[in-house]
Amino acid sequence: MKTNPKHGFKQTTLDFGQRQHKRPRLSPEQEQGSLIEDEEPKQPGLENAQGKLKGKEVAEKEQEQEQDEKAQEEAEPSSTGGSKQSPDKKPNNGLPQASPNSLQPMGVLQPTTNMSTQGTFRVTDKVGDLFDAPPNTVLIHACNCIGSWGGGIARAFRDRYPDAYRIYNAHCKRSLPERLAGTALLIAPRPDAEKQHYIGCVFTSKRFGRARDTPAMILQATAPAMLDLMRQIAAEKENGEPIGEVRMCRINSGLFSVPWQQSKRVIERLQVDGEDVSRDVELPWEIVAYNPE
Ligand SMILES: Nc1ncnc2c1ncn2[C@@H]1O[C@H](COP(=O)(O)OP(=O)(O)OC[C@H]2O[C@H](OP(=O)(O)O)[C@H](O)[C@@H]2O)[C@@H](O)[C@H]1O
Repeated sequence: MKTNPKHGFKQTTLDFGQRQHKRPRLSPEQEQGSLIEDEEPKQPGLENAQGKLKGKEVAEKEQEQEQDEKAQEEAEPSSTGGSKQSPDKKPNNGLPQASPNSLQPMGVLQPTTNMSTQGTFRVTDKVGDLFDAPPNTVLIHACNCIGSWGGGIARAFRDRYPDAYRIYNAHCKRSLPERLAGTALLIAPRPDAEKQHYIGCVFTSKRFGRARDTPAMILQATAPAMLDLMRQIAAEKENGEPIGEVRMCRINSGLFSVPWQQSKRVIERLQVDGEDVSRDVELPWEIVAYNPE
């Protein structure tokens, strides 16, 4: 698949198993931890976010925030607590390294704009089966960086899309978990596949099961991973891939044990600044999150 160097996607390819990607850059606000605003509500990023809201919206957001804080306390009594530091661990609790050509989430809430290159994402909850999506839909799910789709919805992905599983597995084997966390992998359907679904893997935890990352780390990785995926989607759309809708399951909310509302809010606070995405490409600003019940 061709790529478009002018937008910094030189290394991007949808060819099975060949994708390499750049690591998203984080803004200074993020590096101070503003992605996990629920944990530290007085951070500048959150104040900015609230500053963009007015009246009733502010009250609603504050109420949501209180609920989330409670949920987070319940789910994560020592969320900032010590996970092991790997030798090549970056500063910032393992956040990905800076890259000059990636989208920068700013932690600022703004209405979605008409410009295709700038705005925030809207996450809409629906009940239904994620796999019933029409052709050319991207189906997003959270992945560990070990190469296992062993449980939960990942197991269903493995059963339905065995070729995609092999690509995901090989991708993990080529890299260290510490490098993959906070990135994404977009896998195109085989031309002869029955369901022409793209699969968006967001690497939100380095490992799985009892060795999975803490909820705080998973949320922290979710932001750059989602942005990386959106950047890849934009690049591939520009290259002519017929990508349509973007749907996801309630990522992180099952085996990864992170309350859905927290992941949802992280995604809705991401902002694309427009510098790295072609103005010719309409990003999928609406993401529909499916839950089976
Ligand atoms: N057909 C369907 N349509 C729509 N939604 C569906 C569905 N079937 C289930 N759901 C929902 O999908 C959400 C996510 O719940 P999950 O537990 O799966 O994922 P997660 O993101 O918390 O965790 C990731 C780790 O789980 C895996 O398993 P292993 O670690 O390999 O064992 C991976 O490999 C990772 O490591 C929950 O809301 C489920 O109700």
